[in-house]
Amino acid sequence: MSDVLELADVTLRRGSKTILDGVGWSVSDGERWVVLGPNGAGKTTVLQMAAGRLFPSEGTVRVLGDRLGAVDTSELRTRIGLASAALADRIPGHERVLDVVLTASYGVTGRWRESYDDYDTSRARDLLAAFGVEQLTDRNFGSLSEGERKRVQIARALMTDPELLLLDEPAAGLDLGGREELMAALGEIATDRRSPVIVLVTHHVEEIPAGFTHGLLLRDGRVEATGPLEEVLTPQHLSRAFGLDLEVERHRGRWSARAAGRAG
Ligand SMILES: Nc1ncnc2c1ncn2[C@@H]1O[C@H](COP(=O)(O)OP(=O)(O)OP(=O)(O)O)[C@@H](O)[C@H]1O
Repeated sequence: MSDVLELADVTLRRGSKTILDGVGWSVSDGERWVVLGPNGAGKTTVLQMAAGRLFPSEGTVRVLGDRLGAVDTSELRTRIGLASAALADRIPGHERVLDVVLTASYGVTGRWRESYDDYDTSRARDLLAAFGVEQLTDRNFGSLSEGERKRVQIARALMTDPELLLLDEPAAGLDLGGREELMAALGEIATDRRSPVIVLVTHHVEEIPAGFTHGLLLRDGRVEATGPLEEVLTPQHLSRAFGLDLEVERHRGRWSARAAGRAG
């Protein structure tokens, strides 16, 4: 059995809609996963389950050894770092960047009366520096660019030294330079053996940082392919998942895909 994440025959229904349909997925220690698929495939839903924030209608989900439904998820969530647009929306615009990172220790998104020691503060500063945004420490979160916010969110997700790091579309909304800088920073984390297990959601194979090892490809709430990246990111699997004929290339650890047989 996998020690980090295990979804066994997971189905999720909302009203008459089946959002996930018989999903099986295992993640083991040391792996770096990308969850890929077209709009509406169920990527964010799977990530929310991995975060212990959504429960299946059928099947079982185990996160860090605990079965959802049989465990206090508030304790479980402290062992998981999550960066997502939904979480970012809950961060008050006037919150100081340093506090955005610090408050992860208490699992809250606005500073109130919690107390932090020097270790917490210096860890938060180090994480901001690791993502190249230490100069923003005293700025308001609401005044940052999209790229700056993304980096602050990932620093926040790492604040509690999580065993599992979940990133929902970290490169969405970034310009080319911002994307490449983020890819480099994530690539460094991914290749560092001390890093937690990472699961990253994206629509684009170009947004898979170097060092990622495995892929879960979803289509219409079902698993199209799962396993080592080179077995999952084949033209056949990607073409089926995205519903068009695709060519796939890998160059110096990074992937790209485009419609097959087109000029350019
Ligand atoms: N509470 C809900 N009730 C009904 N349908 C829902 C609910 N939550 C999600 N869905 C639907 O489930 C499907 C999967 O949603 P999800 O956000 O997981 O997809 P995704 O792969 O992350 O999509 P995107 O790439 O567009 O972000 C979508 O069709 C979405 O509209």
